[in-house]
Amino acid sequence: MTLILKNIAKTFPGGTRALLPTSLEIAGGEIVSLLGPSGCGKTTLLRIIAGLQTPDPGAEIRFDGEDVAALPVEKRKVGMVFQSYALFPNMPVRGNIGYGLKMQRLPKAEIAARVDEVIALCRLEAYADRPIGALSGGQRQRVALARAFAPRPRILLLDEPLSALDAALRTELRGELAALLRQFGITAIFVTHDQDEAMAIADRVAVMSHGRVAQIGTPEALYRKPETAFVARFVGNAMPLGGRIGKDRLYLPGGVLALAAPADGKQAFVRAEDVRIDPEGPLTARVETVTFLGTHYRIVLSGITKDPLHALHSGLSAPKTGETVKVSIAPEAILTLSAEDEKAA
Ligand SMILES: Nc1ncnc2c1ncn2[C@@H]1O[C@H](COP(=O)(O)OP(=O)(O)OP(=O)(O)O)[C@@H](O)[C@H]1O
Repeated sequence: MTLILKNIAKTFPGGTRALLPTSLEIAGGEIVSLLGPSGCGKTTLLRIIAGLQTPDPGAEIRFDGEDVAALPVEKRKVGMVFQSYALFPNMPVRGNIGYGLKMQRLPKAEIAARVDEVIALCRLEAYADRPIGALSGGQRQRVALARAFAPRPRILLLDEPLSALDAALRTELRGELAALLRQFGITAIFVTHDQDEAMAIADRVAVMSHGRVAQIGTPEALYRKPETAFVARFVGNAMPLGGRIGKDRLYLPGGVLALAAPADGKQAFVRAEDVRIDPEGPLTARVETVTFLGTHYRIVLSGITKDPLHALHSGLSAPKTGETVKVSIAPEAILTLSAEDEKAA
């Protein structure tokens, strides 16, 4: 199902503008993540798509061309998965999955057939007759997905679907969630504040800030070509370099860097993986701390710019705390972004 959103805004009584006029188009079968810090309006947008929240007048919400803005939640045929899952703990898996179908008064044989189908799809055969209370967090997540998918919704909406799980399990289940959604072949939107989760699961990520979509794009595009300082910081933790930009040079306390293109009046940012310890480098820094992380070292450097700069270093050995080192940053690794962006975001 294709989703078209036009001019979706929400002002709550009392005047909180949770969402500024927002437009988005999502292709059939596409998985889109709404990513942003707490309070940026992600959940409000998701709830408006579901029909759980009324947008300000003038909004257009189209499911495959059909305007559903005036339809109540039960008529929109959306499947929903919440962070708490809201499963019935004493009811077996099968009963939980079939619950919505029973409410729709589908014939018993059809309910059984559909429940069996999603149980197989979600690899829950071995647990079908167990009560929810006897399942692991990951198994519960699969039941919640199966239950949302069983009524054959037009779109799946997921609000922080992994946040009830501990950190290790969350990471493990990202891949599983991504694979299941693709296997369903369904259009899906999920809300998260975790950039790794958004990047790992979504085809495209909409980065939100203060009630607006700051940028939408593939994970690679957001990472490599952030359009605003906010996106650069939020996706991949870009660090501000400060200093003074003069045409195609960046003048820092620790030395001068070449820029790939003229960037007068802009701000420069860099990511830790692009800061290199390099005997030929034009910058001079002092090593403040070195942390060994297995695949690489995280080195905190002072003297290059006002704030300490982090470098990820993947050599067999690393410089020592207190040493003076030379550092380079490739011109194309320096992100130059409009200074106003950050204020706007
Ligand atoms: N029912 C409501 N009445 C008044 N203000 C609300 C209501 N619901 C949300 N808000 C406000 O709207 C803004 C956006 O909230 P929303 O829940 O969409 O953010 P979010 O990005 O999902 O945040 P979180 O990750 O913390 O859930 C916040 O400032 C919030 O306080």
